[in-house]
Amino acid sequence: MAKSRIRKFRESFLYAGRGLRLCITGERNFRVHMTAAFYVTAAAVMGHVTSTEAAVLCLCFGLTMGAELMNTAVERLCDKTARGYDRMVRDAKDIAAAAVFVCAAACVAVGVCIFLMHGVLAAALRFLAARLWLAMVFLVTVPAAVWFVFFFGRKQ
Ligand SMILES: Nc1ncnc2c1ncn2[C@@H]1O[C@H](COP(=O)(O)OP(=O)(O)OP(=O)(O)O)[C@@H](O)[C@H]1O
Repeated sequence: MAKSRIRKFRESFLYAGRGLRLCITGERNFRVHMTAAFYVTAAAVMGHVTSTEAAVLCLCFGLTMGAELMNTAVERLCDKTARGYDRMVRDAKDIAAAAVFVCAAACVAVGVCIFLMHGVLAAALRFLAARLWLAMVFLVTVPAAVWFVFFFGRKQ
């Protein structure tokens, strides 16, 4: 009994992992969020954000990626049920997309507060300017990031 409950608990993580993998390989917008999170995290570390700022950034990443996952789930359900053009499907998809947009806009506002108004971006740029080799490493990651966003995973 206890064993099967533990197994069920473990399985729920496996299913969630599968959903995450589906989005990483099948949804370009999700990979955009992941790439943005990578560069924002790097800038935050180099700009020495406070622990509160780091926590807010983590919330932002979770919010946008969670919204994108929900948006994808809505899209797939709609595509499964719709037979041709359907006004309700259009509305559902547009509203789900709006949810992602609202979350992303809130994250941009948070980014402006932390990186511009609190000077974290300037500190990160100073950090990089003092370590040109690291700046070069970041430049090298840009083509890899572009490939990841546009060409990784299943064809869309
Ligand atoms: N069956 C449908 N009936 C009516 N409108 C639809 C239908 N399918 C899609 N649309 C409209 O087309 C838009 C784009 O839908 P689509 O499924 O291509 O999403 P998408 O561009 O792949 O979204 P995302 O970039 O978030 O993955 C929807 O927001 C909706 O307005």
